Amino acid sequence: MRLDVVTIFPEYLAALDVSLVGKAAKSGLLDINLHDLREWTHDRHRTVDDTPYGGGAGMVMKPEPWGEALDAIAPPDGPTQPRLIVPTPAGRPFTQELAYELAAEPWLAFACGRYEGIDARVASYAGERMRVDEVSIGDYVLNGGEVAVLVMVEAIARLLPGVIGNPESLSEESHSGDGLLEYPVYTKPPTWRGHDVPDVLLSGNHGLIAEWRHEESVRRTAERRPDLLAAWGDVVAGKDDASS
Ligand SMILES: CN1CCC[C@H](Cn2ccc3ccc(-c4n[nH]c(N)c4C#N)cc32)C1
Repeated sequence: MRLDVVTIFPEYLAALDVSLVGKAAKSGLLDINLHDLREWTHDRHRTVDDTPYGGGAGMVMKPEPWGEALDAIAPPDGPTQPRLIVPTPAGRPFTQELAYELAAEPWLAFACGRYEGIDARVASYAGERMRVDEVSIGDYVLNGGEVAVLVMVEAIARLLPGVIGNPESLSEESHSGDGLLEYPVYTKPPTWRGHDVPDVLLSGNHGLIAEWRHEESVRRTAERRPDLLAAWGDVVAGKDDASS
């Protein structure tokens, strides 16, 4: 998978060189290209923003540098185009389902906005030749798109074959597989500062262990994410999409 990230803070994305994503890049599973938007400015101050039409607080990112950046990264006459992901608090929710969908793409480009956002015409222009998704990583406001790109790239990259050591773990984790939150995990020592590992986990009885883990997943989901439990109940009761 090819990944292109355009930002005015390329150093923010240095974390992509670390850990699993970094290893995936070094192994060739990921081809990560960081681009400084200011490469496509032509004034002495390397200006990327201007005042908003219609008034209002803050500044808006100018369309010209973005248009030149997209044309340089994904030439309009090129054989293929990327899927462009634009982080924004006004976007569709980034979910595990969307992460799996994006992990199947051969080429993703991420546009990191700053200030009050990117001139809306940039997404319209890009949409003339590539799929554009405006996506939000959660219901809170950040100062720019870089953190969101780090979140999305990690969530996507770990789904790629060969990136994580044990692909089986993907099916048991929260927001995947059965739709429940994952059960609590423990390791040695069996007793630590007066806190013991649940006896069932030391029993060696795999049937009881599986039952306990499922019960813990249901308990946690009911406590923390009752919305997921309702959806899970519908699926278990066979009321999922197939029947609707
Ligand atoms: C006060 N204004 C309001 C509009 C956004 C301004 C900052 N900003 C500029 C570009 C940009 C990109 C993403 C996000 C963002 N915030 N929260 C999320 N879940 C995001 C995601 N994905 C935020 C951003 C701040």
